Amino acid sequence: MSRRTTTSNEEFHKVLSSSKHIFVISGAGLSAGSGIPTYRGKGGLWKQNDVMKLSTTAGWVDSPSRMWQFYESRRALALRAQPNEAHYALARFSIPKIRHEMAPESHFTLVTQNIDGLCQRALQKVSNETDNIDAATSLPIEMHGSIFEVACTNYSCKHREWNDDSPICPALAVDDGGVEDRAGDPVVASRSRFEILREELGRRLNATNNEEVNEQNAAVDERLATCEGSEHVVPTAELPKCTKCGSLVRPGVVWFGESPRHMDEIEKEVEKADICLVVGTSSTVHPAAGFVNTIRQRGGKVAVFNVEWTRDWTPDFLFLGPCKETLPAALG
Ligand SMILES: CC(C)NC(=O)[C@H](Cc1c[nH]c2ccccc12)NC(=O)[C@H](CCCC/N=C(/NCCC(=O)O)S[C@H]1O[C@H](COP(=O)(O)OP(=O)(O)OC[C@H]2O[C@@H](n3cnc4c(N)ncnc43)[C@H](O)[C@@H]2O)[C@@H](O)[C@H]1O)NC(=O)OCc1ccccc1
Ligand SMILES: [Zn+2]
Repeated sequence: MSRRTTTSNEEFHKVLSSSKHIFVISGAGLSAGSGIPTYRGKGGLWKQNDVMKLSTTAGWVDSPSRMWQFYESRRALALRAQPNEAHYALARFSIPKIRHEMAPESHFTLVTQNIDGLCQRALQKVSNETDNIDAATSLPIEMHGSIFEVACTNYSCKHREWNDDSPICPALAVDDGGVEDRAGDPVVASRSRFEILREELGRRLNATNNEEVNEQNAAVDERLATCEGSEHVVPTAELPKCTKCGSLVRPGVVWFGESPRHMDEIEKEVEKADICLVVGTSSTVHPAAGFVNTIRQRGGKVAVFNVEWTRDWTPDFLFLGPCKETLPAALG
């Protein structure tokens, strides 16, 4: 029997009110309203950068400098960002006393693929504002780690700790003007190219004859070739170090090919869920993309919050639009 999709908040509230295990899987679209670029959307990170160079262990081995510049720019951006109304709606729903008004005796699990820490910051703020916070409040599960965690690369140490220093070390300090550029925007790497091109263009305009222009072209290409991919390389000695053993630390995030975090806990909740809220994710990265299928196959309801819906299956509820508008309405 094909599923009928509705966009009515009333019907959603009715289903939510009888739900016992509410599961949320969220992605970059949740933080889009806070100015954090998504990955695959317009101006998305992977649109402008080589994911294999910047989100794999091979990329790390190839250049810790490049990786740290990439993640430091994203740390600076995430620190400057504020949670939006979608984060706050989920944070309030994490508090049993608030949630049980709408979904009595319900259990709530919020899993995020985001590494920006905005779900936690929203929960912190809501808990400070309300004295409803209690031990049963469910904390967001960061299955792909956090950009504010650092992990020691020394296998006999493996120390992990929270670090939201900005800059994380002097060598990675970026002047404010450059933050936006560094936000994964390849401008950084191409700035040197740009300067060269501008200089060369100047000389080229002054060239008097073709022979001279050709000479210059050769010079330009030679210089461009040398600066191909010539990122600003920070010596490893100046990159962030472990506070325990002094070895190089890496961003505490999950790269492609690495195991996601908290999978045992997540899989237990997926097995119990009777409704799945899919918030601001393209559902392209696994195992995160598979949770909703497991819940659907077990007869669970599905509600999608996204600015678009391109999948070949129909959710029970589809709330199209910026989730900072649709989610508070649905959970409010
Ligand atoms: C590309 C893909 C095919 N590859 C994978 O999935 C791989 C390989 C793989 C594993 N299983 C498979 C099965 C099939 C095929 C491939 C695989 N997966 C892995 O390697 C994973 C590890 C993957 C983690 C990689 N790290 C990230 N991030 C951290 C780093 C960093 O961020 O730098 S992934 C990163 O990309 C993903 C991006 O997806 P979205 O968040 O959805 O963002 P996107 O831009 O794509 O979409 C945004 C959406 O929002 C919407 N939107 C935009 N604005 C708004 C708005 N305003 N409101 C609402 N919605 C909005 C848009 O319309 C859009 O739909 C997120 O997961 C994010 O965390 N590891 C693993 O599988 O280990 C084994 C294992 C498995 C199970 C148990 C144990 C071990
Ligand atoms: Zn260490």
